[in-house]
Order: sequence, then structure tokens, then C-alpha cells
Amino acid sequence: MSLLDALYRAGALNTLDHAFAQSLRRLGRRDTSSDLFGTDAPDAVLAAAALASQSVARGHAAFDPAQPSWLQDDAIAWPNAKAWRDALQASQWVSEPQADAVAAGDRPLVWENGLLYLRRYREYERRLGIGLKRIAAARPQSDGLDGIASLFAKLFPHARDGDRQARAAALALLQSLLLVTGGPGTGKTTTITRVLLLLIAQAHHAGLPSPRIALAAPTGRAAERMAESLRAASVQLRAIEGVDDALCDALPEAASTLHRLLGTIPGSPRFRHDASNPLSFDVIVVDEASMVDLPLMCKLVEAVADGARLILLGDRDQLPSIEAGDVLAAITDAAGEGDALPASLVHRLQPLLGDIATTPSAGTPLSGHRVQLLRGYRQSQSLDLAPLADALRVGDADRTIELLRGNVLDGIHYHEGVTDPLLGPRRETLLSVWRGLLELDDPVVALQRASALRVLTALREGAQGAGVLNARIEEALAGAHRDPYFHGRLLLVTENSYRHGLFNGDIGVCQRDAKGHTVAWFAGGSEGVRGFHPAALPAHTGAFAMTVHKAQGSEFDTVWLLLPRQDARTLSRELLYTAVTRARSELHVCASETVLHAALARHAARVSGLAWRLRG
Ligand SMILES: Nc1ncnc2c1ncn2[C@@H]1O[C@H](COP(=O)(O)OP(=O)(O)OP(=O)(O)O)[C@@H](O)[C@H]1O
Repeated sequence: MSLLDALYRAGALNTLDHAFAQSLRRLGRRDTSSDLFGTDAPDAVLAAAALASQSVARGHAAFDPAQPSWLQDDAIAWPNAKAWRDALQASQWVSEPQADAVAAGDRPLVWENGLLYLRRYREYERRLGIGLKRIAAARPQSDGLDGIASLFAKLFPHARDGDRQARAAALALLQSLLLVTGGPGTGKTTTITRVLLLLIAQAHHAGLPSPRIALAAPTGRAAERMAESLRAASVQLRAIEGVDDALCDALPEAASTLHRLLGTIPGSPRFRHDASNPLSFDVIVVDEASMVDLPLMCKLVEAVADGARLILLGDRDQLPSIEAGDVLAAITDAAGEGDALPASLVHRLQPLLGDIATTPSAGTPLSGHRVQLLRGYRQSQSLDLAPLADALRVGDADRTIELLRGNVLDGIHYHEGVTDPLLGPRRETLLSVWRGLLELDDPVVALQRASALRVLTALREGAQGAGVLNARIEEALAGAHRDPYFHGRLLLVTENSYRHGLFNGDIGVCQRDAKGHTVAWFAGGSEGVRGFHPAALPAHTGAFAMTVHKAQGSEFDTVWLLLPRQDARTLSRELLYTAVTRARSELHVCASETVLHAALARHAARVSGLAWRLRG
């Protein structure tokens, strides 16, 4: 059996991947115009083409023939890596362009830096690499510190004591590209709000209008959370003595999705804003950058005008985007820990930060463009999450189990070996919270309570998948013959719809009004809520239970995390870390020791050449 067929039979490929390889085989046979063309492509090349296509479906930017088991752990007789590489490099379907050059348009595959790409994804990666280096190399239009040094000292009183927030702010003032990474509550939004205030002060000092600022995030929910945090940070700023209210008034109050910022064109993968029609903003701040995939980040970066600032905020330890990418991880890797700074930058930072301890810079295009915030500031009286989040982040299974079993962390409960929280004594605890929603008539209150509780699962399908769990919860709440949009049902939008102003990840609640009409309510609009007829909604599912992937960018008061009975490929330390950090005041973990061990041994790492591109 050929490798291609063996992979297809083993379930490593989907129909589309297989059809792609088959079409290359047919095209090769038909074309007899040259010696090269007209011969059957070797099986190893066809299999690699199918695997390159499958790699994208699994979130990788490319296929790595040196690590094929990343895609399929069944026993497959993989070709020898060197022989495979030789066959690919000799293939009529594979081009091998220079690093920054466009790949040949007539070849669907690209071989570069040991990876096999679908041409389109190699182009996204190449363009993103060029775009990020362009922004990093540009000096921002305004980088003078005249007139803002004293405000900086007020906003960052510990700036000269090695405060990382102050370092992030100072770097954001001096450079066009900055990546601020850190776990939940490390002050990313607080810091950037202060940076924005300083940029406004800087403009006013120079007699210029306030800079045009855009706040954006990959999902509607993440954008809302970002705007909420910014408003809270702005209230704190007003309380600081010596901070002018007029400056605070100029801070932005709303955030949009990245799609809305860039301007979707119906039926087109392109956006209204691109390199030829850049965004008319001086500062663009993107939150939850770990969720941004390769194509979207490429299009965003290309649409950033020359001289504008791009500030990316994110948590590198969270799950990467579902679509191809892991862009944040690649940028972070290329930028290094962030402690190494070029000497010229250290000199320019001196007036704000004093003499800073730094290691010699590696001198790559992105060194000095990243700061990692370490200290968590969000105080929760009821939830002591940090020790568990730290153990998960580093994949320490023994410590994780010790913390969970020891019952030593406030607000964290371990239900060892429980595989179904909807059975037994826990069932009523969960259902009673949702029954409360069924009793509410005010959509504003219902939407506020919608984030009180969530069951998070690693799986979409199967008995422990989000679909089945939702169906069971809905039946328990409203009966087997329920109205599909019963009063109090929670909905999750699963696609972006600009017509409705509803976005992937938005949460709504169904309610029956006084006239007996069912309305699905979502946050937003001048009244605080917007109502839709359920039949008119874009694609959606139930939302009492969600996959961890879908919950990214959201937080809930109480989270019940349900891990599968057996190890599954989707499990990883990033998935567990993302899941537990969704909890605001109470976390329940249902899992076995064996599955926790297996999950923490796995990284949700993605194959990508972006870090390599950004280092050069
Ligand atoms: N330097 C600081 N001193 C005291 N409190 C701080 C400091 N920085 C942030 N905080 C507080 O910590 C909380 C979290 O801050 P913020 O929302 O900025 O964090 P974040 O990293 O953006 O969080 P998330 O990742 O969840 O969005 C806020 O209540 C904020 O006021």
C-alpha cells in the first residue's frame, strides 16, 4: 500500500488532503511537455503534499518531514527524512525560493528551512515576517520624551526599581513595535492604558491633536473585556494626583474585533485596509494576541501605516489560535526573553528608567521589542489560582496533582476520577445556577449572570464533548420536548456576522417577552442589549458547556473543567492552563491522575518558520 493510502486509511488525512494529492498525481500524468512533467510524482511527494494540507488543518503553518509523528502517532512506515527531503526538492510541484522572495505561482508547494508549506501559507508567513520587521525597524513619528518624564514618574513610581510595567511603557514610547506578554492580571491593560495616556500627553505637549488610537481583539467578547479593563484602568488614572482629566477624556472607550477594524469585504478573504490602504490610526493595540492566526496577523501587520505603533498584548502560555499560526509564540521566541536590549536603546531609556540591568542584545530585528510581565496583581479573595496555573504552565504534573489533592488552594476543588459532573451529587449544584437564569426577565441582568458558570471540556464531539453536554443540560433544564430557544437558554455564536454585528464567541440568552415572542439577546448597542429573532441568527450552538478553545478570551465566575476519560490529542498543558485561568472565583477540576499526567506531558506547539524568519 502506498504511503498516501496508508495515511488516509489510518485517518491521518481528511478527504480534502487526499483529493489534493490525487489531483497532483493526475496533473502530473497529463502534462507531457517536458522530461520532468509527465512522470508519476513519487508516492512520498504526494503523501507530503497531503500532509502539508493536513498540517494547516491542525493549526501548523507547514509540514515538518523530520517530525511526521506530530500529525499521526500510529505506527506508520515513514520515509527516511533525507530521502524524503531529496524527493521533495526534486519535485515539479515544489519551489524553493530565496528567504524573502515570492514563491513561484505555478507550484503549489514550497520547501523552505526544512519545512514543506502550502504556497499560500508560506506567503502569509513571508509577508508577516517582512511586515513585522518593517514596523520594528521604524522609528515612531513621536518618540521624544520632553514634557512627559514627570508624568511617567507619577504613573510608574517604581520605574527606577526594575518595574517591568514601567519598562514595557518606556519601550512602547520609544519604539513602533512592542509585544507585552504575561499571565492573567499581570497588568497588561493597566500598563498600556498608561502608555496611551502618555502618548496623548506627548501630542498635547507638542501642540498636536491626540493620536488616533484603535483597540482591537480577535473576538467580540475579548474586545468587550479589553474595553471594560481599559475603562477600569482609566478610572484609576483619574484618581492619581497630577493626572489631568482632559488627558483621560481622550482615552478610547471602545474596542472592536480585528475583522471590523480591518473592514471585511463580503465574500472575500481580503480586507478594505491593506498595504495600499493602511489603517488611519497612529496606535493600534491588539489584546489576546495568542488567538490571532497567521493569515489575520499578516493582514493586520500589512495594514499598519508607516510610522504607526503596533502593540500586541497576550499570554504566551495559552492555547495558540485554532487556525494555522501560533504567531505569538513565534514572535516571542524571536524577540527572546526581553531582558536583552541593544545599547542604544538602554541609553535612550535612561531618562525614564535610570540605569537598567540588561544582558547584551542578540541584535536580531525583534530584540528589545518584548516585555514579559511577571507579577500578578488581580486579587481574588476566594480563588488562589496562581500556584496551580504556574504548575500547569511548566507542565509539572506531580505538583499539579499534589496541589489538587491537597485541597490547599482556596476556591479550587478536585473531583478525582469524575467523568460526568452531571450525574450524582454535583448535578443539582450546577443546574440550580442555570435555573436562576430561567427565572430572569431582564435581558441585561440575564446577560450579566450568563458568565456565572461554565462547564469547559477539551472535546467537541462524543459523550464528553460540548455538543452532548449542552444537549443534556438543556434537557435537564427544559425537558425532552423543549422549545429549542427556551427562556434562559444560553447561546454561543460560532461565526462572524457583520450584518448582525455578532461575532464568533459572543454569548446570548434567549427570553420570551410579554407577548410570547422569543428573542435572543446579546450585549451591545445603545441600550446595552440587542435583540434578534432566533431564526435570523448566524451559526450558533448552546453555551452552558463550551470547549476550552471557544472559552479563550472569556472569564466565568465558576468553571467546571471536565477532562476526557482517556488521553486525547487535543490535551496539552496550554489547554489546561487556558481552562483554569478562565475562572474568576471558583474552579472545579474533574480528571484522573493518568490523564493529567498525559496532558501535561504534551505541548500545543505548532510547526512554523516565523521565528526563523524574524531572527534574520
Ligand atoms: N502596578 C500595579 N499595582 C497595583 N495594581 C495593579 C498594577 N497593575 C495592575 N494592577 C491591577 O491588577 C488587575 C489586573 O490588571 P489588568 O487588567 O491590567 O491585567 P491584564 O494583564 O490586562 O489581565 P487579563 O490578562 O486578564 O486581561 C487590575 O485590577 C489592576 O488594577
